Amino acid sequence: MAAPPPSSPSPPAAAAAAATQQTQPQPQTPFYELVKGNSGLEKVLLRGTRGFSAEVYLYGAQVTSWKNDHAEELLFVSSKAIFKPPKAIRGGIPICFPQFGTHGNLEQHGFARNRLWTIDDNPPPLPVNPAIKSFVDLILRPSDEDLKIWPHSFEFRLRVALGPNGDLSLTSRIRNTNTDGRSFSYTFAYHTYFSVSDISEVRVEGLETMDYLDNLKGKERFTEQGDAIVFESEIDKVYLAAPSKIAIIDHEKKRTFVLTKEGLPDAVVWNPWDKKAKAMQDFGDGEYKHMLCVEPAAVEKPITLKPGEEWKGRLALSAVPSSYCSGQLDPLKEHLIALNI
Ligand SMILES: O=P(O)(O)OC[C@H]1O[C@@H](O)[C@H](O)[C@@H](O)[C@@H]1O
Repeated sequence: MAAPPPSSPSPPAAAAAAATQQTQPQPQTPFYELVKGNSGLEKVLLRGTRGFSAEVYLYGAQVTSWKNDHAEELLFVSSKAIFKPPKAIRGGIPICFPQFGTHGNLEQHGFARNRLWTIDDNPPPLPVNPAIKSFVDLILRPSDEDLKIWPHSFEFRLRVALGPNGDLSLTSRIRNTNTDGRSFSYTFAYHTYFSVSDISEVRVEGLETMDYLDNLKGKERFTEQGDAIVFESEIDKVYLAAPSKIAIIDHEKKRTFVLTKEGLPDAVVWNPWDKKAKAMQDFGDGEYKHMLCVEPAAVEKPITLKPGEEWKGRLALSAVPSSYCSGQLDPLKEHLIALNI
């Protein structure tokens, strides 16, 4: 790994990356800094134009900060988060892999979120928006210990990129590198914790009328009724075959988060509310009021990869002023807008 020394800007990786750039247009000057974060864990700082920024810990490849051009934090990280392995960091965007939740025999949400990832200075080419100047590529390969609990060889590459308008995107590429001919299956989620002003004033659009599995009712299947989703109590639902765009509308902040997902059919919505909040060691008692998890995911139908196959799953986040109009996510309406009708 040719990572830059702490606190120094990283020039693009050398010759090999240059060769990559010849075959496919890549941003000219990828730029990040590697610095020490909480408990001495290393984190990558991404700086965009107009003051946009993001931070990614190598521990878990976890995004822990995403700020807009007013230096306002858009993600929630608990004031009680523990930055010490093996505990996963409470907040930001943990990566759940190779298992989401308790959908399997591994530890809850899999092990990728509590492993140390490394910077990948020479990732295979990835089609990108040439306007993106600030990004980092991280990689996780299983250790011998990991192979004992999940006996599959893989390469998990994550690119975190900050767009020119402050949009944050996460692109995961997972490849089966088994040499014994075996396929593997996994479930996955970008466990995104959004910072909200007051959970009672927030609504989520795009999931109404969807079927969901209710984790609070033994994963039983129901159909969401009525209008946008609002919050009055604990929620832990896996919405199935959710649309590619979901909006979180925060009235008080006059802000709307728009999530765009690719390769990730489902979307988990979670807020622990007061009782569960109190039971969590790394979460403040009243913090449930100021966070909401909406997690693009692949849960209901595990993804299966044969040796040599690669899967891609992408999440793009933008935060826009809430002049955003309700109903905009109606797929038919979107289609008509696209056709200029
Ligand atoms: O405490 P953890 O392992 O980070 O999980 C938090 C929550 O994550 C959500 O994604 C799950 O649906 C919940 O069931 C779970 O409680």
